Amino acid sequence: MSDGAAGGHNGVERRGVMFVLSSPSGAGKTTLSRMLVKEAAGLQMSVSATTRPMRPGEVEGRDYFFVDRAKFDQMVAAGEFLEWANVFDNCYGTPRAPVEAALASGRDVLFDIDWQGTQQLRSHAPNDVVSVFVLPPSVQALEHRLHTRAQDSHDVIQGRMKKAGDEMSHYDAYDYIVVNDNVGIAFESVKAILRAEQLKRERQIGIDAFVRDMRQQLEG
Ligand SMILES: Nc1nc2c(ncn2[C@@H]2O[C@H](COP(=O)(O)OP(=O)(O)O)[C@@H](O)[C@H]2O)c(=O)[nH]1
Ligand SMILES: Nc1ncnc2c1ncn2[C@@H]1O[C@H](COP(=O)(O)OP(=O)(O)O)[C@@H](O)[C@H]1O
Repeated sequence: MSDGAAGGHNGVERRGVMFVLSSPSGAGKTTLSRMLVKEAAGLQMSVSATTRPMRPGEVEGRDYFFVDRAKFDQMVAAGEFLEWANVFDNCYGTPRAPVEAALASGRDVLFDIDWQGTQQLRSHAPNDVVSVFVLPPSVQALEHRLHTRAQDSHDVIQGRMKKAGDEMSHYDAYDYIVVNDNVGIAFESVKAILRAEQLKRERQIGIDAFVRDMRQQLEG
């Protein structure tokens, strides 16, 4: 989707998008994020650090960097996080260095973070953050998905269901809302949002020079 490592569109230099997907647990943001990273060239996933235990099937460094609380606190103290928050009694944080490197080289970055993290990112970089809130089609579907994912115990799932309402109440701070009923349709929607945001005039920082050059050719 993004056209090359420089993040350009038809050769026009572009400013990277900080693309945030949030949702109540089980609504499908991990699924949509993976699909997006596979398809959108030049989009890099931000891998968070967390103190929560690893789930079956998760991979260190791909899904999260799994750290203990002492290490997490040390990273906070050293200013290594762009943002961090406490979610479901565990700490989650976005490592700063990979995000800054990706944006500096014209790549887009995808964040799977909660509403607190989204707020913090937006306050640091209001012009670069584009946020999408993913909703389940119903409470029944949400519960069913948490069970079929089969990665959490019954108690953990009940806890996540209880907190889903709170998480959902923050939908109104997001730029876009996608209801994830049919996953293919939801994916098309998320992809369309990213593409449109990449093409925003103010993100195409090379567009002035591009047009100036053509005008000179036309006039000369
Ligand atoms: N603020 C913040 N939230 C995060 C970060 N990483 C993950 N989260 C959020 O923490 C919540 C719990 O994530 P997780 O334990 O993986 O469960 P999931 O929601 O079922 O995928 C989700 O809302 C994530 O979006 C982070 O680095 N910062
Ligand atoms: N549109 C959908 N229809 C049915 N199942 C889905 C859909 N989207 C995701 N799922 C499934 O629901 C479960 C939770 O999705 P996941 O992406 O892990 O959610 P989240 O990251 O928001 O917690 C997974 O088993 C996933 O395969």
